[in-house]
Amino acid sequence: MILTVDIGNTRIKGAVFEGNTQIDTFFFIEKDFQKKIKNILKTHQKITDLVVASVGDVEKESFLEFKKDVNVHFISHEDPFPFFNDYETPKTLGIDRMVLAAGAAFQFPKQNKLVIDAGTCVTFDFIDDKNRYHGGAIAPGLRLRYQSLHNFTAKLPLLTLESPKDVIGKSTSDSIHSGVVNGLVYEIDGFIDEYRSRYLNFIIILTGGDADFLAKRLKNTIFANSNFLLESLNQTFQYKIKND
Ligand SMILES: Nc1ncnc2c1ncn2[C@@H]1O[C@H](COP(=O)(O)OP(=O)(O)OP(=O)(O)O)[C@@H](O)[C@H]1O
Ligand SMILES: CC(C)(CO)[C@@H](O)C(=O)NCCC(=O)O
Ligand SMILES: [K+]
Repeated sequence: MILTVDIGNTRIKGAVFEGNTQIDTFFFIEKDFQKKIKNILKTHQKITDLVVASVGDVEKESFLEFKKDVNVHFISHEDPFPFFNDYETPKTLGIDRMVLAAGAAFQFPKQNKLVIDAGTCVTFDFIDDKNRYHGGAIAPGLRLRYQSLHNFTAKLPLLTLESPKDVIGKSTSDSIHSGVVNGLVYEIDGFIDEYRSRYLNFIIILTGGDADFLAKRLKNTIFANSNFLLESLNQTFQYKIKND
């Protein structure tokens, strides 16, 4: 069994896999992640490998203590990936984006793919039907938009995510919810339309903490899979074992 761990900018997510079957999932914050991982390893004694992909700033050293119980692997740019990387700065491409692109290539090898990850940041990644990774976009995520409006102005309150009542906000809070939520929804639909004008067909994968919330609001019909990164991490690790 394998424990995959995704260290994002806000949250840490984990999943236990037996082959390709996900048998357990976890969310935790940085503060108590060592205790949480220890508990997971205790609950699932058959875990042999701990596979980590990190864009956050948890230190590698904090995983040392697990080495006596399991093999610890950090997915990095040096690992084998199932796509050709056409990014001009491949070394600065986020590991999460590489793992997402890998998952898309594993699941849909013969199709064009657009991966949208709506987390702390919203990232777009395009991988074509020959499994060439082109690049995409990085934009602020929902929570970050609420925070920026508050942090960089004198008068705007810090609001938590809420569905806007209408496009036309009739109060300060309604205007903020409309600007943040409708703004991101139009933005994602706009990106998809632009990709559509360039590529006849492509699969869209929507993932990340805000995927479900956004999916039902998009004009484009997209099936959200909030576990896509963890599934892809499991597949990336299997691929690494086969190719190392
Ligand atoms: N408990 C929570 N804490 C923070 N954000 C949450 C929580 N639950 C849901 N969310 C939503 O999830 C989004 C963050 O997504 P996610 O958890 O995928 O981000 P992340 O951990 O930073 O990962 P990444 O860095 O890969 O984007 C936020 O915009 C927020 O609206
Ligand atoms: C964009 C984020 C923050 C999204 O998690 C991450 O993928 C990252 O730190 N990327 C590095 C820059 C790049 O991908 O080009
Ligand atoms: K993200």
